[in-house]
Amino acid sequence: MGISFKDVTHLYPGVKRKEFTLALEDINLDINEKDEFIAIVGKTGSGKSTLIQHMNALMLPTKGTVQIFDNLITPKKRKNPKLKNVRKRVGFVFQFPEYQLFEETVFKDIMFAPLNFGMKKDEAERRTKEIAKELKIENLLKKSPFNLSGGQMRKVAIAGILSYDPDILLLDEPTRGLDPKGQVEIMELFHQIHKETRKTIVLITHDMDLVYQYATRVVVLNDTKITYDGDKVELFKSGLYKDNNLVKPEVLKLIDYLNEKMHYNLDYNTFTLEDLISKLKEVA
Ligand SMILES: Nc1ncnc2c1ncn2[C@@H]1O[C@H](COP(=O)(O)OP(=O)(O)OP(=O)(O)O)[C@@H](O)[C@H]1O
Repeated sequence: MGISFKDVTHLYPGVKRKEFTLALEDINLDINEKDEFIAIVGKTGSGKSTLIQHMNALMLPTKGTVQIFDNLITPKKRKNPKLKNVRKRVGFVFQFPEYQLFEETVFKDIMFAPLNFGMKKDEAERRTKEIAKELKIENLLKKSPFNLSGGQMRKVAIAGILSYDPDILLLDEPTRGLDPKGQVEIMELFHQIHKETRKTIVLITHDMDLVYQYATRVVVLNDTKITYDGDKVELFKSGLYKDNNLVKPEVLKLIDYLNEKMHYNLDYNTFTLEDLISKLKEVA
């Protein structure tokens, strides 16, 4: 097992004493070390970011425990293991990448984590150049990370995580701030990493088309609780997606349209793109 939540509750302290916001309640969730591409979805404020931050111990549970590989994270700070080990194995790309950039050049920023985790300088430099090439940000390496656009910052933050090759990747809305081409490039990169290395990826997104295209499993949060954990097709086949304020992916809407208006019998589980194109040609 990679990450395992047992009865996790999270409360944020309020402005006044004894005032709290309940963000997660009695969460039980198991994530395998390999082969999962999990989308975490749900309406604004449902607890997604709080949940994902427990996956590399950026937050401690108020109640319950989170097992992250060999490390048991508990509510008691002093009982927790050295977190460097957790952070090395579980990489996190934040929703606001500017928070994770701090060096004077992009090159140094990408190299920071591998050096911090004990990689030799030559190897860290080689890796930095390789990742920069893959993400098409070689032209930014000499720049300050603070003089970049939002989308460029996001790519640099992603490079800073890929540079030390963690076992599990956590991504909080990774395509936010990127132009459409950049969004496709980033998602294809994660898809390729997932296929080639079998690394588990956990992605928070509001984009159901991305969920449909890439996820192997969907976890839905609604008002602090997990209301669905399973197959994406089943989620959109059932009415559950509506109960959780989600919308259908565009491709499934198209299938609904063809089935309803044209009396076709396309199935969410078995249709192929060729089927869809040939039916659309008939309609045209
Ligand atoms: N630092 C904080 N202090 C107090 N309350 C917080 C804090 N961060 C989040 N919350 C509250 O905890 C709840 C869950 O927030 P969280 O950010 O996890 O939701 P989310 O599903 O990620 O939302 P979004 O889709 O808008 O990013 C919300 O009620 C939010 O107001």
